[in-house]
Amino acid sequence: MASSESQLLRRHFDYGGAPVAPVFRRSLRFPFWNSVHANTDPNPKNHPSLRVKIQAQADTMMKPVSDNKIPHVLTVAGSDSGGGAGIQADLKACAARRVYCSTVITAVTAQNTVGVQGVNIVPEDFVAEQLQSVLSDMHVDVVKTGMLPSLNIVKVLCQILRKFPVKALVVDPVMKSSSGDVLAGSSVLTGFLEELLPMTDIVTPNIKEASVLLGNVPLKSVSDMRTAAKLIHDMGPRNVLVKGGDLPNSLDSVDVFFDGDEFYELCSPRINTRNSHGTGCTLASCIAAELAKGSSMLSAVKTAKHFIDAALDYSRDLAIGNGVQGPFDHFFELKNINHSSWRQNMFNPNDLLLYAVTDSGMNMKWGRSIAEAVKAAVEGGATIVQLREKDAETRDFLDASKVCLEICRSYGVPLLINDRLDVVLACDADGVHVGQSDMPVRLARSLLGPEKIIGVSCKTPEQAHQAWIDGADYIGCGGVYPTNTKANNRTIGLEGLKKVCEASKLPVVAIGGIGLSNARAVMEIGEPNLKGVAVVSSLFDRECILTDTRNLHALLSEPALLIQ
Ligand SMILES: Nc1ncnc2c1ncn2[C@@H]1O[C@H](COP(=O)(O)OP(=O)(O)O)[C@@H](O)[C@H]1O
Ligand SMILES: Cc1ncc(COP(=O)(O)O)c(N)n1
Ligand SMILES: [Mg+2]
Repeated sequence: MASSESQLLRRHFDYGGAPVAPVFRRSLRFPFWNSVHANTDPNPKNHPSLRVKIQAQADTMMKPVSDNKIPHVLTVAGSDSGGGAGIQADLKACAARRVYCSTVITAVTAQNTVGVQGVNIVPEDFVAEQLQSVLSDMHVDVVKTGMLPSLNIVKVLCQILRKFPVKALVVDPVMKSSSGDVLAGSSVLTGFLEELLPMTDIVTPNIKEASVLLGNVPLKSVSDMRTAAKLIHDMGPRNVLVKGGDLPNSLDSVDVFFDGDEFYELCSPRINTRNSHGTGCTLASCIAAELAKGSSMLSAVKTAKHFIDAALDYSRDLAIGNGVQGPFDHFFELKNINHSSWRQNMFNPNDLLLYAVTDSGMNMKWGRSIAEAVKAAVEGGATIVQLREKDAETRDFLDASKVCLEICRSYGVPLLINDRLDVVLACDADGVHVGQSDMPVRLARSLLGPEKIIGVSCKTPEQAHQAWIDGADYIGCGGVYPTNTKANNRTIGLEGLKKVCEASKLPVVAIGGIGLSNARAVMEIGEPNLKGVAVVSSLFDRECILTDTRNLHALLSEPALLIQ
C-alpha cells in the first residue's frame, strides 16, 4: 500500500491507541437478536481519551447555518441490504420529494426479497453518537423513526430528542418486516408507550403494529382501524395514521387518519403487485419530507399516500429479486412515461370550490400586501389561490409568491400563478393558470412536467375540448357576469357556462362577476363537473377579506350546492 494511502486509512481506523475492534462483532440470526448486547463495549470510540478528542472535533464542526436552507429529515432506522425498505427507502423517498436526508442507523439487516436472514443491532451508545453528530451540527427539521430494535435505543433516542427538539417527530413503529420476520420485539413497547409516543407528532402503525400497541386486539375492518386510531391517540401522539395495506378482503387500500378531532379515510384502489416492500417506510418518510417543507399534517399525509399510489402503480411489474416481496421505484417521476394517473391524483377537482384570484390594484387600494390578502383568504376558507399580478416587477412577484406559497402550504391549499411559468418554476408553486392567448397548454405541460396543475380559461365548448386534449387539469369558464377586472371581456352568462360544462371532460370553475349574491344561482345550474366559483372583487375589493371569504365558503358548503 502506498504510504499516503496507509496513513489515510490509519487516520480513519486508529483511534488514539485504543484497541481496534469491529463495531459489529458477530452476525446473529433470528430469533436470538433480541438478546444481542455486547458484554464488553465493542465500540473503540468509547475509549475515554478518545471521547474527549471526538467531542472537541464535534464542537469545532458547529458552523453557522447558511441562509440557503434545504428542508432536512433525519431518519433513525435500520439498513435493508436489499435496498427496498429501511434507511434505503427513506433516502430514496426524501430524494424523490426533494428533501435532504441524514441517517442514523440502528441495525444492519441481511435482507432480500425472500425475507430477513440476519440482524445486527448497533449498540445504543453508537446510535447516540450518530444522533449527536448529526443534531449538533446540522439543522434538522423533522426526525422520522423506523426500526428501533432495542429498548435502550428507544431510550437514548428520546433523551437526545429532548436535548435537540425538532419541528416534528414521525414515528413508524416498525415491528415485523413484510416477510413476517421480527425487527423489534415486545421489549421496545414500554419505551414506545412511556417515552416515545407522548413526544410524537404522528405515528403510522400498520394493522399488525396497531394491534400490538393495543395489546393484540384483532383489527379486521376499517371500523376497527378507526377505533384503534382513537385508542392509540389516547397514548399521546398528536396524530395517528393506521395503514390498511394489509387489511384482508379489501378491494381498496384504506388508511385511517385521526388528528384528535376528525377522522379521514384515505382510500385508493389496491394495486395488484408483489412490489410493496418498503411502502410503510416510504410513506412515513414522505410525510416527514412534506412536514419539513412546511405542509400541514393532513396535507403531508395525503401527498404521501398519493406518492405511494403512483410509485406502486408505476412499479407494479418491476422484477427485482426472486422472492415474494419486491421493492418499488421511488424515481418514477424521472422516467419519460405518461403520468396522467399521477396527475389526476395530485389535483383534486374539489379544490376548485372557492377559488380566490388576487388583484394587485385592489390590494393597493386597500393598502395590503399580496401575502396579507392571501392569508386572509385561506383563513376564511379559500380552497385554491391564484396570484394574478399583472403589473408586478418580476423580482417582487417572485418574493411575494414564495411567501404566499408558504402560507398556502401550511393550510394545504394549492397556489397557482397566472401566466408566469417562470415564476411557477422558480418558486415551485403548484401550477399555472393560462388564458387563450398566453402560453399554449400543451407547451406549458411539457415545460412544467406532469405534476403541476394547469388551468386554462375557456369560453366555448371547442376551447374546452382542446384544453382536455392538450393536458389541462381544469378549465375556468366565464365571464359569467359582467366584471370590471377584465377589460372588453365578453360575458357568456349562465347559458354559456352550461354549454361549456356539458362539453367539458375536465372539471370547471365559473368566473366573472361572481359573489355572495349570485354564487348560488351559478352552482344551481347543476352540472356535475362545475366544481366551484372563482372570485376576485367580491373577496379582495372588500374591507374584510376574512369575513367575506367565510360567508362565501359557508354558502358554497351548503349541502344542496355540493356536487361531489
Ligand atoms: N397493494 C397496495 N396498493 C395500494 N396501496 C398500498 C398497497 N399496499 C400498501 N399500500 C399503501 O402503502 C402504505 C403502507 O401500508 P402498509 O403496507 O399497511 O404498511 P407497512 O408497509 O408498514 O406494512 C399505506 O398507505 C397503504 O395504503
Ligand atoms: C430495516 C428495515 N426496516 C423496516 C422494514 C419494514 O418494511 P416492510 O414492512 O415493507 O417490510 C424492513 N423490512 N427492514
Ligand atoms: Mg407494507
